[in-house]
Order: sequence, then C-alpha cells, then structure tokens
Amino acid sequence: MSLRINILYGSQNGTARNIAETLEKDLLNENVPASLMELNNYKKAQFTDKTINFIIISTTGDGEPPDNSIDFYNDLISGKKEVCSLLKNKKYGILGLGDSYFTYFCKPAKDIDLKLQEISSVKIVETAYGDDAKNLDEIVENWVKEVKNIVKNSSKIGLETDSISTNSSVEEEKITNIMEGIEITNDDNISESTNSIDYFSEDSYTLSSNDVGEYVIKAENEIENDLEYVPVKLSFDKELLSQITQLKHVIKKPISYLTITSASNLYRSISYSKSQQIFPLIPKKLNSDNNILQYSENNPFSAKVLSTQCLTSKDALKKTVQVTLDITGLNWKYQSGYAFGIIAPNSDKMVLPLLKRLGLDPEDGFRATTTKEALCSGLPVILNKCYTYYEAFKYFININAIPKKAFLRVLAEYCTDIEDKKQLYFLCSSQGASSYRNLKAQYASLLDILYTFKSCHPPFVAILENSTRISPRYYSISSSPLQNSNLISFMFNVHHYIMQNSEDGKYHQRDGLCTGWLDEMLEYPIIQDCIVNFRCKSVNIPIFPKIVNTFVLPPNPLSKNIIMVGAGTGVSPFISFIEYKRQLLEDGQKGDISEEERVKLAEASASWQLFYGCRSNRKDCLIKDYNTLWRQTITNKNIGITMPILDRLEITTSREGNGPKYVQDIMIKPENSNNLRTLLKKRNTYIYVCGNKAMCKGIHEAFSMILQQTTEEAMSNIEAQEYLEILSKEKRYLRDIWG
Ligand SMILES: Cc1cc2nc3c(=O)[nH]c(=O)nc-3n(C[C@H](O)[C@H](O)[C@H](O)COP(=O)(O)O)c2cc1C
Repeated sequence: MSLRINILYGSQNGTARNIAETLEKDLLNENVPASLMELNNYKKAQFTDKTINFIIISTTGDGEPPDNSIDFYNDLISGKKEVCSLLKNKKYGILGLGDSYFTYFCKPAKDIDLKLQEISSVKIVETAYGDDAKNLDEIVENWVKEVKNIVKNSSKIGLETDSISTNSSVEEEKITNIMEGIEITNDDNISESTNSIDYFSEDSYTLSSNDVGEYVIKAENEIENDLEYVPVKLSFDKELLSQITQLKHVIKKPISYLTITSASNLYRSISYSKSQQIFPLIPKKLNSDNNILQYSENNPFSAKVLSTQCLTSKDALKKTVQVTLDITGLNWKYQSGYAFGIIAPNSDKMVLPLLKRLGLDPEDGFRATTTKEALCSGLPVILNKCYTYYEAFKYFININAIPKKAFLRVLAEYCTDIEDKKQLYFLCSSQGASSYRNLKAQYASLLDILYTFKSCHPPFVAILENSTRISPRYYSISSSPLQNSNLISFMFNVHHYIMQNSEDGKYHQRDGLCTGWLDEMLEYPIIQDCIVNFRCKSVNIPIFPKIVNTFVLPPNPLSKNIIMVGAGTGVSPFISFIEYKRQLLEDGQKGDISEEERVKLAEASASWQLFYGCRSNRKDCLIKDYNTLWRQTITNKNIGITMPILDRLEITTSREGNGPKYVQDIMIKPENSNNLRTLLKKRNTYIYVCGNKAMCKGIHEAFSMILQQTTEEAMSNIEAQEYLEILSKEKRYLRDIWG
C-alpha cells in the first residue's frame, strides 16, 4: 500500500484554508498523493495504515472551532467511535491558528491534539501554533517545511507514493542562486527572531501601522481627501536588506498550472453585470433532499435593502449605520443572536486602476483551463467558465490583502529592475519576515505592491494562480425574529484605515472592503459599484446564513438571569435578545412560553441586565431609542406574568461626564458588583459579552475581580479564573469576540 496524505482543515475566514490548499498543491507537485478537505467532510477521506493526517485548524468565537470543522470536533472530542476508529493509531500532525490575545489560544487545535494522543494516534510532527498577534507566517512556514520533510522521508523509507500526473513539467528551482551579489537560498533551517506586534487598537482614532509594531495616530486634517484610490509606495527595512549578503529561506516559487485563453466575444460586459442580480456567474445549487435552495458563501442570497439609518451624529468619531434586509425566500429560521455573512465586491476605485496597471481591458473575456485540476482547489474563479477581467477582479479575486509570500516570489520573476526583484526576494526570505509582517499590518493591497515595485509586470495568469478569493464578512443580527421573521436588521461601523506613502509622507484613507462598500452603495445607489436591480429599483446585497451560531439565548430565557455586556456595535445581538423578550411580554399568547418555563418563572426571580458602553450619549449611543422602552414593566394577561423588560440598564460614556468611563468600570462599582457576584453564583445565570478582543479581556478581568472582591467566600485569582472557565464550559459565559 502506498503513502497517502489527508490534509483536513477548519477555517472561518480562509487563512487555514489557504495554508491547506498551498500544502496540497506543494505535495501534489512533488508527486505525493494528497487530498484536501474540510474537517466536517472527514468521513469522505480514506484512512489506511499508510495515511498521514495533517490537520490545520483555526480558532473562532471564544476558543471555538470554525463552522466547517464543528462536526468533526464534536465527534472527536465526545469520543464518537466512528471517528476514533478512523484516526486510532494513524500518524498525524496539527497546525493550530489563533491569536494569543484571546483567552483560549488555539483551543480547537490543542483539544484535538490531546484527544488524538488519548486514542493512540501517532504524532509525527510537533504541533505548531501560528499566532496572529506575533509570528503566524514564520510558524506556518516552519511547520509546513517540516511536514514536507517528513513526507519526503516517509516515501523514502518504503511508503512509496502513488504517482500522479501533475508534475511532468515542473520547473524545479535551484536551491542556491546568485543575484547581484546576493546569494539566495531556500534550504536552510533558520528560524528568525520574532517581533511581537500589539494589535490593540484604541478605537477612538484612525490608526495605521507604518513602523513595525508602532501605530501612528493621525488627526483628520493630516489625511489626504482622495476621491480616487491612491496607491502608496510601501516602506520596509531597506537598511537591513543593504547589509545582507545571503537571503535565507526564500519561499520556493510555486508552479504555474493554468492556461488562460481569450474569450473576447463574451456577451457579458460591465454594463451587463451592472443590471444583473449579484454574482451572476455563481450557479444556484439545489439541495437534492428537499429541493430547497441552499444559500451559502458560494451561492449567496440576494437580499433586498428595505431601509438604512445612520445611528450616529455627524460629529461622531465613527459612523454607524443600521440596515434592514428583506430575506423572504431565504428559508432561514433565525434566532436572536444569529449572524450572517455578506460578500462584498471590490471597489471600482481599486479594480479599474488595477486593470489599467496590469494592461487588461475590463471588457475582454477569458477562460481558465488546466490539465492539473487537483491544483485548483483555491482558485477564485470556476475553471472553464468565461469571465470578463472586470468581473474576475470585481467579484472574485481578493485584491485588498497583501499577497502571500509565494505570490510575491512569483511577482519577483516579473520585475525588470534588479532592485525591485531583490526587494521582493527579501520580503519572502526569513530576514524579511518582520518587513513582510509590517506590510501585512498596513493592509497593503496588490495595487500598492505593484505601485511600489514599478518594474513588475506580471501576466494575468500569475495573478489568478496565486490569488485567493474575497472572503465574506459576518454581522450579528440586531432584530428579533418575533417581530418579522422575514426581516433582518444589522448595524456596522464604517471602517477606515490609514496608509502612508513613503514617497511623500502623505497619509491616505482607505475604506474597509465590506463596510466601505455598504456605506457608499447605500448612500449613492446609482454608482458603478452597486448591485442595483434597475428593473425593480431595488438595491440588493449578497448574503448567506452563518451555519453555526452559539451566541444564543438559553431555553426558557424568561426564567434565566441574563447579563449582557457590550460596547459600540457589540450591542447588536443584545438588541435582538431584549426585543425578543419585549415582544414576547407584549404580544405573547398562551402557547408562546412552555409550561416548564411558567413553573420556573413562578419559582425563580430572573433578572435581565444590560451594561453598554459608548463614547457619547448624544453622538453614538446606539440604544437611544430603546432607553425608555426597555425600562418598562409589562403585564401580559395571556401568559399571566408581570415583568420588567430589563432590571438594570447601565450606559457608560467614555468621552462624556465624570462617571465611570467603560462598562467594566461600572460593573465593579459596589452597587453592581455585589449584585453581579450573587448572580454569577446562581445556576440559572447566563453571561453574554460582545465586542472587540480588548474590551472582552477587560470585561473578563472585571468578572474575575468581582468574584475576588468580597469578604465572604472571596475567591483567589486562580479560583476566579477557574470559575469563569467552568461557566464557559457550561455555555453560561458566552463571548462573541471580534478579531
Ligand atoms: C471573530 C474572531 C474570533 C477569534 N477567536 C479566537 C480565539 O478565541 N482564540 C484564538 O486563539 N484565536 C482567535 N481568533 C484568531 C483566529 O483564529 C486567527 O485570526 C486565524 O488566523 C484565523 O484563521 P481562519 O481565517 O482560517 O479562520 C479569532 C479571530 C476572529 C476574527
């Protein structure tokens, strides 16, 4: 029997998926039979005695596995026979991805590792943990390198590989290269020092990170007011490069596997795309079981925008917009706390200059074909389908993020200027790791790269082969399904970031991909960028339901203590929770609450509390409209109960007044902390925290402090942490944390 490699991944936003796809490509390229699949599809994989399983899994939510790995994770951790017998005694390696700023760093990878050891699987490569906050790229590169070595050795020691046909004309790279006095190697084993970047972002300023690890705070008048996308010349450590005589660990050039043929008679064109429903090229898939349209990331639902409302004042630091969508036809029974994904197209402001820079006519058509289909798992477009270049860049290719190192390596090949070439090699070497990380933290786009390396003229095929697909953005629903289950509302902050042009030192503002697009499109729905259905004069956006939603109310929520803590748009799911309760209290009929809940309600006194933080009551308090509404007590004769909607509503304003600044400050005030401590110790208490990672950390510390600060039964710090951990395991302490 021959060696077989299974590459199984769990990825929420595409990072782990990209790594898995690249590993698959590299192995196939070495004639090693490798199969790639999402962890949830593990049953489709072949597991033999000669199989090595490589698992690449990221972390989402509050230490949770990504949606596409949750079934595998649950099956394995609960010790399901089926999965355990498949993996028992088999060789494996794990790469975890996470962010050490979070409480549960790489938890799914760690849990899987432990479980595999428990069932006597055989670890053949040290588990590695790529850390977003530190050194993700280097850890990943080293792990991948080790995996490849192991696979190579395994095939040497008798686990012969089946031969596959992807590699007949592989252009093998020479290990050592001499270029203008610099020696370039890709075979040594040096792992360089890592420079930790603090990702904490003070939310009141526009930030950019133009020096390694140093955020630059800019006042509005220092930022250029560009109407167009102005690419910037990126800066990196040229001084370091000038001292280097040998570039080590340069990423190997990936092979080319696509053929692009012209399809110039395409009937589609930009103007055609404009009048169509979104993503016209994605086939609608029918679920064979029930003939119901299954909407997903690859097959989004076109949701009609019913209303938009700016929730912040003109002088607020951030603009927050609330949108309501019609989801009739989506067939989604959502609950309070659920989230959904939006797929935004790239902005014309970036697409059109990029096409120009690449010398491509937006309306020309192309078709991608290959003889090496196995290498195409991560391709942004569908093989053999015709697209215009405009469509490909507009809807599919991720042009916003910094190209992967392997992509930069390919770009180096198309530079005519030796300095450009050298600098790109540097960025893909071990010595250039911190410069690369810095470019990544600056959100450098493909256009910025091409602007910086002016002599680089890559063909379209090189761009397509090395690009990833635009990834969706997720938003919490703020409406309650009780009000109208065919509507969903959500809110978002319009996100901007700042880039500095190293040529003239000027600062330029960039818009976040999705929120920038939504904001512009909702304000000016006739612009080129927009998905407007001109026939019925509606604006539609592509959405799909998030499959796994854990941030939900417990069963019989009226009889539970519900403590909600959030800041800014982190209040979204809480609006949904509280409105759900209010509507139930106002309109609920006899059958709307269970008999069990009625009994519990009579026995227990349940308290719902919201701690909310904003900057200013006037400028950006997102729950202004609910302030009086939620302080009511409601009697519902049908259900036979009288209850306040909220027992406590605390709002802190960080930029106003002399009171407590942040939510955690008000939580630890004696009048709140004593009450919270009592509730924390009750079995029917559920805590929900929603916001960015820095806020969630602050709240966690506040809860820990509350448990410690008492004369009676005070806990030590360790005991308090353990207590919160237990609550978290029991799903009574739930956090929806944004990365
Ligand atoms: C919403 C969100 C929640 C996250 N939660 C955690 C976490 O609890 N623990 C952790 O170690 N990393 C966490 N991360 C970091 C991701 O695991 C990390 O960014 C990873 O590279 C993402 O990989 P993916 O794109 O394949 O999902 C979180 C990231 C996001 C965006």
